[in-house]
Amino acid sequence: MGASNLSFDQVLVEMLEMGFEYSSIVEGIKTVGLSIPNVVEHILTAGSASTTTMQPSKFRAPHGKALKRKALSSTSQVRQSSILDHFHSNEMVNEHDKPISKMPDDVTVMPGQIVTGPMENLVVMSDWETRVGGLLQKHFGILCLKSFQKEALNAWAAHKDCLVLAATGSGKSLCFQVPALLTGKVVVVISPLISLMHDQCLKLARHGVSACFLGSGQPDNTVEKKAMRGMYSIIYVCPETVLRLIQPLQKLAESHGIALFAIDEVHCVSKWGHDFRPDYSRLSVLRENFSTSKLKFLEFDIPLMALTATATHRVQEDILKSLRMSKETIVVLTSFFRSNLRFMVKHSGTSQAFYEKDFHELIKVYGSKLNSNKNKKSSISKDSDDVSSSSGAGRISNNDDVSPYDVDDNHDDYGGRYVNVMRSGNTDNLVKGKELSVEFLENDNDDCQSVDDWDVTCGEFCAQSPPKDWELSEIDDPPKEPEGSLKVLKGPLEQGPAIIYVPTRKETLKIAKYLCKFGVKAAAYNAALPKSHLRRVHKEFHENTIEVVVATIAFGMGIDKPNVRRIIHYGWPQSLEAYYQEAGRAGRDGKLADCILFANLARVPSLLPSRRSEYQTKQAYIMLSDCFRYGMNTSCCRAKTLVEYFGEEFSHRKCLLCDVCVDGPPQRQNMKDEACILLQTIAASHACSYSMDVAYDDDIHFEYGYGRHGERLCLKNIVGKIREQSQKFLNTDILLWRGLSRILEAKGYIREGDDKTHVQIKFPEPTKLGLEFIRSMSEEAFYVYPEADMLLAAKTHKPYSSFSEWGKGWADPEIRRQRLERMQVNKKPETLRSPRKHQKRKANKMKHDMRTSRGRLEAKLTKYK
Ligand SMILES: Nc1ncnc2c1ncn2[C@@H]1O[C@H](COP(=O)(O)OP(=O)(O)OP(=O)(O)O)[C@@H](O)[C@H]1O
Ligand SMILES: [Mg+2]
Repeated sequence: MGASNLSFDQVLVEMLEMGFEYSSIVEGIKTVGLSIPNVVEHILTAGSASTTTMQPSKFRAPHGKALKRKALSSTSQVRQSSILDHFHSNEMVNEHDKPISKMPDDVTVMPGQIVTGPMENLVVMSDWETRVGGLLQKHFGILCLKSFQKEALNAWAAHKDCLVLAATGSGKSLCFQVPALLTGKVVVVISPLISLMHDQCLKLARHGVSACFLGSGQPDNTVEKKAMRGMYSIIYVCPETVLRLIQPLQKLAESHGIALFAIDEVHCVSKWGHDFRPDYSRLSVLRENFSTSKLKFLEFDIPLMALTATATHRVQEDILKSLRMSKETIVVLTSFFRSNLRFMVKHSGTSQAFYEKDFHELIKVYGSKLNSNKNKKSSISKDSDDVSSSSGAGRISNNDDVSPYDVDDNHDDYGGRYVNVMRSGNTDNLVKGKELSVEFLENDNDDCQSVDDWDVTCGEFCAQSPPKDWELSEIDDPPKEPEGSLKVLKGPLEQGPAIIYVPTRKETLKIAKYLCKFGVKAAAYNAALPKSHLRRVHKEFHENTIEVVVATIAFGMGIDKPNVRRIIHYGWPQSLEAYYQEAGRAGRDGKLADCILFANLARVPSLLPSRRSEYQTKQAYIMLSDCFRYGMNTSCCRAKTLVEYFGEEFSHRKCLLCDVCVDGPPQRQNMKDEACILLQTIAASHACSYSMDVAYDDDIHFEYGYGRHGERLCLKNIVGKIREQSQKFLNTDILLWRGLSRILEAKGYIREGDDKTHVQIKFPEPTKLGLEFIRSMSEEAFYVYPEADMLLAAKTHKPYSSFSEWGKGWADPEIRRQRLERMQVNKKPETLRSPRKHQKRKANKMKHDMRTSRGRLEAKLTKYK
């Protein structure tokens, strides 16, 4: 990708996949020619007055060659960082295989110690705690270990496997870095992304620890060979590569000694987790190949240490099983609670029409410097069309985007474009007839990341001498893990960058472009953008040149930048695991940070398209539905909901920071009449109406749960019946009933009657408890906290009657014919349509066709030449 001899069509195809708009691409090609990096550069920097130019000049391609790229403009002469820059800045390892790692000065050999491996790698296990203090201060400027870190290291020192479950930003990395310092042996860390490995190696080198990373692309034999000869204290490696390197690693264990295998972000092992990587599930080879039964020179199995911040009980069990960790594995579990994160949920249509309203604050914070600058005026006016078209709620009706209040029954939060994709069993056996649209749709979201997220396959980092006198303030001690009373942090937020997470690639570009117009130093990040661009965004984000990164999930795991002050999710995340993982990028310095979820609370979110087995689809629905319930909740502390999701008992009643804690829950309402009529109608909708005289087993499913016409009644139909029956509820909104049905479901009065899992209960059926509730209806009130959609229904009262009138009559053939005729008449002729929209539709169609058949692509594209 990106070679200068690409054709117009090829550039177009690649860039449509990245999420760029057709018109921008064509304009870019006209201006800078047929070079993808240049066109990307052109589009990303057009209209932005920020200094965040993406100017690739030299990078190491996956095949290891350095490619020269044509400079674009005279204004952007800054040479792009390449992996080589880091080598130079870190005193490049020389070619003569001079060992970098040596026995740390601090290691002394005591009589009676446990000794493993060759003599030069003597290990003192018994006194590690006394020696670690000096090492921590020398290398990291850290005063002491946290208690969970000590527990993990104790497990390692006792040669035990260990599963570390600790909050994001709590310092899990230190648990596997310290053994290398203590022993002088090598630590092998399995990590899911190049970007993550790179960041950690760079940090280690600055802290005086030599490290390298090996990705999955074409191996660079030099680094790999050096690594297998024990030249680096810590080897970061992706799961694919570790599987390939079993034999060399066995030799390394014999010659130099391997202190530990650490599996970072270990939730990737589990299919029930949010970020499953098939290669992670094959890591049981580590236990099989590095045990005393296999390697006679070992005195004990090389310990495994698995670490994550986001694993439910189920995922934890799966990890232990999949990795075949020992039966004596020590599980180190600390609180997942992050007491400095301020969680909030806000209602928004999350489309272009709402940018102005939703990003107003953000622009005030990050765009302010430029707003007072002359440049701003010109950069905004240049694209004034776009800016004015993205106005607030007042313009909703003129916009293609949905109203935040639109309620549809497709349960689709993503503009009706996505379908739920299912593969049953065999992954090649895609549900017929859906393949084409699935592939098309999949291309706009980063559902599963590849380890090779950058344009480098490996890197080596030589230890620099760590600063002599660490200013201990440089690395602040994080706030103490909460014990007893909770120290509440108060706003306003300090300065620091932000990350905006969006579901689709297109949105990364749209929002970044929008923010740039207002002088915000923003950049887009999604897996389809050129890898050199992604590396550069990382670098500039860490250097504080970029203030806002607008990203898909591709910019998530492990990012350790202390001062991130805002994490914004713009659209529903797919799971609470993913949400908490991404939110965990905020406030890693222990200071107050905001985690805001903007979501359309009037819509039920749908799964982003991805290849899933039937069972995985069900799991994915459950996870999405937990996320949906988190957003709809108005009465329970958000931090409590989140940590309890991970199976932790929340030791505080409230976090005292989140919107629910600060604003308080809404007023409770007596919904007895609503609950009764809903339950009665649900019960009555089952052909065999309930009878309390009949023994009623909660496990019985209503096989007779169908309406009069043999059709199962969905919630919408049930609400229709309520409206017909009761004048009082004639004008009630479906949102009210949706919310109430979730409340009744949570109380165990109704349950989903359909086989499929739904995010929102769809085919409700009564439970025994529900039937008892109806029977025992007394004068007693039924007070509930209205959920977010119920509040929305009350606030934006939309009379139902207009819809009901429209709905009536469709069954009558004559009325139907007349209406269809009217619709035809009202339909604008093709030529009268907006040329811009027409062009957009055409481009979308073309994009679809391109996915469906590469052959047809050529034909389509010639039209644009
Ligand atoms: N004992 C300690 N005292 C003070 N700071 C620490 C300590 N241990 C680690 N840190 C700091 O905490 C920060 C976060 O560490 P790290 O990246 O290891 O977090 P993590 O638990 O792996 O988070 P994530 O789950 O998001 O990957 C680092 O910048 C590190 O310097
Ligand atoms: Mg980490």
